[in-house]
Amino acid sequence: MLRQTLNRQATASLKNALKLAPASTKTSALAAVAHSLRVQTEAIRHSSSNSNQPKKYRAFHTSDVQAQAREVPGFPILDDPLVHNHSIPSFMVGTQNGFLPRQDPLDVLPKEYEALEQLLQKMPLTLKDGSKGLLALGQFGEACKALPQYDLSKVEDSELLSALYRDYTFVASAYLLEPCDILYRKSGDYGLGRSVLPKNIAVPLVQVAEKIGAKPFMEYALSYALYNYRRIDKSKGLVWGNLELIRPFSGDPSELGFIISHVTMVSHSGELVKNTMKTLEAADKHHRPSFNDALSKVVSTYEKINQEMDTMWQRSLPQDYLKFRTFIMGTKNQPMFPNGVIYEGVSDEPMFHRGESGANDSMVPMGDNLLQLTENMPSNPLTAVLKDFRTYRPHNHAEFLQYVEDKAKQARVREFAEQDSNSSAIFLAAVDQIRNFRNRHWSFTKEYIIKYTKHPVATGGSPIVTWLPNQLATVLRTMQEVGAKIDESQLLPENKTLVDVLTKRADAQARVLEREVAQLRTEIKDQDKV
Ligand code: HEM
Repeated sequence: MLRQTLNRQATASLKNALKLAPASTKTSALAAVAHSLRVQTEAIRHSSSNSNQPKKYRAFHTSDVQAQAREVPGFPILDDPLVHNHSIPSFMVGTQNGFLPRQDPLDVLPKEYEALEQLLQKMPLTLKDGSKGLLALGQFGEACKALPQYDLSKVEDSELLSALYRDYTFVASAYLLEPCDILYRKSGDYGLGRSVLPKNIAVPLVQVAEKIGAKPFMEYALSYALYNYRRIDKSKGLVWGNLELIRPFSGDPSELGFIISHVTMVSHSGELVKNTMKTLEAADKHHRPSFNDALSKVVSTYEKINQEMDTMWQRSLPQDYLKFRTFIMGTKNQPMFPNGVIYEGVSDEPMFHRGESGANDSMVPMGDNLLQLTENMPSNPLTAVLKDFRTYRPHNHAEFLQYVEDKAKQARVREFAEQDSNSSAIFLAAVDQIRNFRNRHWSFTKEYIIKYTKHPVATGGSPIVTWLPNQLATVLRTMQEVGAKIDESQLLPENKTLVDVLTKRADAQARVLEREVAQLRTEIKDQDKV
């Protein structure tokens, strides 16, 4: 019965998707839609065949489109984001939208959900007019009691589902973490969060999460960062100055700067996706000139992204970060939720979820996979956390990352680069961009967090001192390994200088990092707890 319903839903979904696609839609876009739905089918089949396993929430809502889906070479990505299509998931990887949603996020809920919209409008610590909102007054939990329990079982519009998911995750996090924020503002301690999510929040949240195939907790892409921006001037781009937040927790300008900096960085991800695909294809075909060209473009795109990241220092001030961070904490490996959270009306078993974190962005994981850094990570519990983070993202992103990982292994991207000294230099430059990102990021963590608190874990539940260096150290080690194999006599003059500068810097940074981590471990407890 369930299978039949799902079949009907999925067939309708695909038909709708194809019907709504403009006549000019490229076959790759249609193939991407079909592919995504087909993968969802497989996941549903798998989950229903394991029916003995307790299920907290279902993974997907569409089903059997096997017959309609065509085999396509590689991983189909959208060339056309199909902005008018409201049947397929909001997040699908594309060469234009990259890892951003296919259409700008829905910013105001329809009238039917007025009570939810109003609650969220009144929620932030500081409201738009400068007055105190419900969270500042410590009245948010009480105000949630008046929220009706909406039935979302009939909602199918993907844009509305995404907005509802974002909004319920905001309500849930504000509700669970309100006591921690109050205590933190008074004493610098987080204390304990609320351990039961009431059913008028829990039930619709789980309904909508199931429908979009997400975990029922705030996520980086699906809610806090990448589904939370509004263009001020619709005709202008996704650039700083033209973007505002849909849902703030604090209303502080630094919160805006923090979130929007992620969006402006990810606005370059379409180019990154395109050149990643070209690099994989060139390695597969052993076509050296195309490989060098595509990988060089990967490097220059990461350069733009890293430059954008560097503006964080001005847009979001280090001394402000902890004022709004409390609300993005998770319930997994987080002292405020030692027993997880019970979702009333859903399950008597407590749930544990990682909090919102940039670790769920897909740009760096894509680079890790393309450059085969993921497989060079040490086999330890910290790397297991990295892999766990990769499950906290839109399905299509997760599938794409898996594709890039598998394809890079199969095409032996690193080995192909290392067969030629100048390709190797470009490969080194690409790894150096990942180093640049992770190194700045480690500086952010020291300057925005560690300087102000001894709290042992980050929002995503990773140990604050040891986790980021686990990956940064791998990147530095990889650079040392790749650099050591390069035959300098074969290098073009410009590459000679490049390789020299990059390898020496990697050596020096590896030494500094080791010293820093050893020192910080003595200052902050529980750094081996994951
Ligand atoms: C003030 C700025 C930032 C701070 C303080 C910060 C802090 C952190 C922390 C503490 C983690 C550890 C994971 C966890 O949450 O448990 C993390 C992970 C991560 N964040 Fe950020 N973050 C910042 C900005 C950004 C930006 C702008 C991006 C861009 C997309 C980003 C992307 C990432 C990535 C990719 C990871 C995983 C790192 C890895 O794989 O080694 N972060 N962040």
